[in-house]
Amino acid sequence: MKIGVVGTGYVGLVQGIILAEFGQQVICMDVEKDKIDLLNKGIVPIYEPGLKAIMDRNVEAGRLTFMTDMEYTVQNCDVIFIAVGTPPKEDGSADLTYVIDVAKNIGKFVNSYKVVVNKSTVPIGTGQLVKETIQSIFNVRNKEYSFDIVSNPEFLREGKAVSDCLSPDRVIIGSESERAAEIMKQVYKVLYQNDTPFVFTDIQTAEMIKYAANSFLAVKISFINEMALLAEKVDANVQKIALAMGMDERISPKFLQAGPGYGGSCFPKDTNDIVEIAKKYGEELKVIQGAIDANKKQKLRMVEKMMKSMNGMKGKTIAILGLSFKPETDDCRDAPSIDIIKGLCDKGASIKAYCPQGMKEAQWRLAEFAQSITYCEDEYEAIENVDAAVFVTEWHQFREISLTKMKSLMKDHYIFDLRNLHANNKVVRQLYKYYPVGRR
Ligand SMILES: NC(=O)C1=CN([C@@H]2O[C@H](COP(=O)(O)OP(=O)(O)OC[C@H]3O[C@@H](n4cnc5c(N)ncnc54)[C@H](O)[C@@H]3O)[C@@H](O)[C@H]2O)C=CC1
Ligand SMILES: O=C(O)[C@H]1O[C@H](OP(=O)(O)OP(=O)(O)OC[C@H]2O[C@@H](n3ccc(=O)[nH]c3=O)[C@H](O)[C@@H]2O)[C@H](O)[C@@H](O)[C@@H]1O
Repeated sequence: MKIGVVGTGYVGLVQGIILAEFGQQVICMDVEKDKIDLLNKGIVPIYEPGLKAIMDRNVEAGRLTFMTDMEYTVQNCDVIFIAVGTPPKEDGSADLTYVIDVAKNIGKFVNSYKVVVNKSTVPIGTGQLVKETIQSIFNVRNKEYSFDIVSNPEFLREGKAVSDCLSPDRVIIGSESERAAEIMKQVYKVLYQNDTPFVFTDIQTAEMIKYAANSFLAVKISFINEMALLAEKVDANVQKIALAMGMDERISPKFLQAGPGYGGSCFPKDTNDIVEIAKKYGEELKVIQGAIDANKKQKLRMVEKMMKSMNGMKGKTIAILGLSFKPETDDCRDAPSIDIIKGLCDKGASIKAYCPQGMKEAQWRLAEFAQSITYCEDEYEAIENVDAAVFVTEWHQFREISLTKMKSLMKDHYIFDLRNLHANNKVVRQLYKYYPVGRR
């Protein structure tokens, strides 16, 4: 079976490579020529641990190719995955322009039966919209081909995308057609034949599962962040609270780490989008809206806390350690670091920033503040002569930082540890004016 994956971003590229690793013939297609050129030179355009080695061996084995040719991809593949971006519009709803473009191209080039699989996160009803779009192009072409639509949402986490795709918690297949569902079992044969749970359902339910899962995780994070807020006021310890809560199997300890608020390309986008979807049906999703509001406040609260503890920001220099929205990725989409830096600059601070992978992307996202930000080679250069150091992302190397060396390099000695990396270290409290999240 030949599989085409349209869109080679964080999702399409990883899925395409892993499907090749599962033994399928895969074409990864993208409109961005620069990206495809890099891939054809053996360069992975994103930072995702473990991906390159798997890519190399599948290219070598002749199972994986990269191209910009949509016509070739459609005509030579039996199954076509749509894995393009669905970024948020101004009103918070998902922009389906790229998905519809791909659907139009599929309609334009189809020459035999195809299974069109939607992997992008899309509003409920998009499967139907993709079907109608392809059909409308057939009408223009005055041709008719049979095809089926499948919704197969993706649950990978950036930074852990390889292992998440190699052994997912579950695979969701939403389809109206037995034939397409059988083909999807072949696509994921390796997973279907091991113990991976498969959920077969209709297209709308599959589409909604993705939003429900992401929203639930976002709610969990906002919940613990509110507990952190209260814990600070009553002098309790949010980490112990999360630990003890998580011992109840019904709650689980996962996604109970208090921090600067959730970021990334999906939780903020998908929570806003599901709220907008519900509004179209006259419904208000109060729990999810609450999580969104709490998350916005959480990011602002970080800046307020620094302002209050340091008596304002005018003339102060702050080291920001970690720019990507989480460790092990270069992705800075909706990263808390961006809002925090903007907030600090607005209050008059100068920034020294360092991130193991997120520097390049953060620089263009923060272009309007370029004059107030110095980008540094490493964490020690970033903290030299600063008034405060802020741990924004929990990169492993920041856990290992020498606190004594830090002390000698900094001008004043505030640490805002937004990930509680050093919260259990007694030395940090002796050496610094130390502010963790959700505990004294
Ligand atoms: N990033 C993540 O961790 C996850 C993302 N998702 C969802 O997957 C989808 C893709 O997300 P990412 O991979 O992060 O996006 P991305 O922005 O990294 O990649 C999208 C790719 O699609 C390409 N593209 C756009 N229009 C195209 C067209 N007409 N033909 C061919 N290629 C085209 C772009 O050039 C880009 O390379 C989104 O709906 C997202 O919500 C789902 C699970 C995880
Ligand atoms: O739809 C998506 O794109 C993906 O979104 C998330 O994955 P991702 O955004 O890569 O990263 P997460 O590890 O979920 O973290 C998201 C944000 O929540 C924050 N977070 C996470 C966990 C936690 O306990 N506390 C917390 O603040 C992280 O710092 C980060 O800003 C989901 O975990 C994936 O299942 C999903 O496929």
